[in-house]
Amino acid sequence: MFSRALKPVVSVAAQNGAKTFSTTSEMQIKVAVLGAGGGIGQPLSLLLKHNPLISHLALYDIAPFTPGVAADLSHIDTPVKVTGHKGPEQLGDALQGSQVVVIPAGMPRKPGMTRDDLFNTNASIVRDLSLCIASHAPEAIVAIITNPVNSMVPITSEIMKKAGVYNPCKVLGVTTLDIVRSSTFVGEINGDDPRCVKVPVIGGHSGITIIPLLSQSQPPCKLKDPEKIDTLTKRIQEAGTEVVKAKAGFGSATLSMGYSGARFTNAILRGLKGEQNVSECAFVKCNLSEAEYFATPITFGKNGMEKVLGYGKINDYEQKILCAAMPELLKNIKKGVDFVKKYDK
Ligand SMILES: NC(=O)C1=CN([C@@H]2O[C@H](COP(=O)(O)OP(=O)(O)OC[C@H]3O[C@@H](n4cnc5c(N)ncnc54)[C@H](O)[C@@H]3O)[C@@H](O)[C@H]2O)C=CC1
Ligand SMILES: O=C([O-])CC(=O)C(=O)O
Repeated sequence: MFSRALKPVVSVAAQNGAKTFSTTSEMQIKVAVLGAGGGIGQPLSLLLKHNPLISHLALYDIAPFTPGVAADLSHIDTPVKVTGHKGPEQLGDALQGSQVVVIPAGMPRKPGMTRDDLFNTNASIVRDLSLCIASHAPEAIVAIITNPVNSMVPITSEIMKKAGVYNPCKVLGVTTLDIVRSSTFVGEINGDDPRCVKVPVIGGHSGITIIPLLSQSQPPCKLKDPEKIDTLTKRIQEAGTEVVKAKAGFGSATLSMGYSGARFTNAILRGLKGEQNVSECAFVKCNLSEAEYFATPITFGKNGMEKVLGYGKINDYEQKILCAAMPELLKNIKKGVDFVKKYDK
């Protein structure tokens, strides 16, 4: 086994400004990826294998080839230990001792589907995984990628409440891809390096509930014409559909989501390690709006979400699209909550 001292790695952590440690870091962090064999799970796990803040990566999937994915990744020369776990009987082992659980398990869209069309299949997957998290890793920070995120976060939260282990700071919906896309598109328009562009995206993660705050772009977005701003806003809202159409029946965004999931996980890990002022947007429980859950900039700490930063001043256009999104967001959230209530009966 290589020692950490001998093997510094270029990582997502480094790319995003985290301190990288070239010596063994004191805190051992186990991360479990549930759905690790899938289109997102595999590139996400590849990137996490390069994260110096992780000591153990547990890959879980119902797919029988999961131990093979783990064996493959384990040959990469970084110090992260990789284990593979397949089938429900091995889920407990994957979760045991995990401080962070990332969930990309579930069905992706095909052309013509909305994210809400995935609800029936993915709700029971996320419910069952959450039940197992509640019993085997009740203290873990859970990052949910599975769609529809607007409904899956309420499902996990309700399951955790029933199990008596709910901590709202530890159930986080991953919306990072909306921010990544916004930075990319604004960077292209401005002629700026997209890695230096920051655009908060609030609301939720589906269609009109995705609200990019272009007025808060840093550096400012060069578009000033309201029609062009509207076109760009709609492109960001429909960017997932753009990929679904382009993949023509072979799934949705996987590589950009793998990147985004690794970046989000890295923010959680940096918070866990005690770094200050680490922030990303996430779909979380908060009271910024009439919706119980809302995507907003947050900071991370030792317990997951540390602070809800909120979204500050928004312009009239953004206020209008936010109002238009609320009924859909409320409906998505209620659907998740009701699903768990119905399952109880
Ligand atoms: N939050 C976001 O921004 C994004 C979310 N997504 C969502 O992520 C999810 C996964 O997408 P892909 O990886 O492309 O799909 P995929 O079909 O390639 O992979 C899904 C994996 O989940 C596994 N799986 C199914 N049931 C499971 C269970 N009960 N336990 C463990 N694993 C299970 C499958 O075996 C498969 O390996 C979809 O719901 C998709 O809509 C996709 C892109 C962006
Ligand atoms: O569009 C989809 O179904 C997958 C997704 O959430 C995204 O790419 O933003």
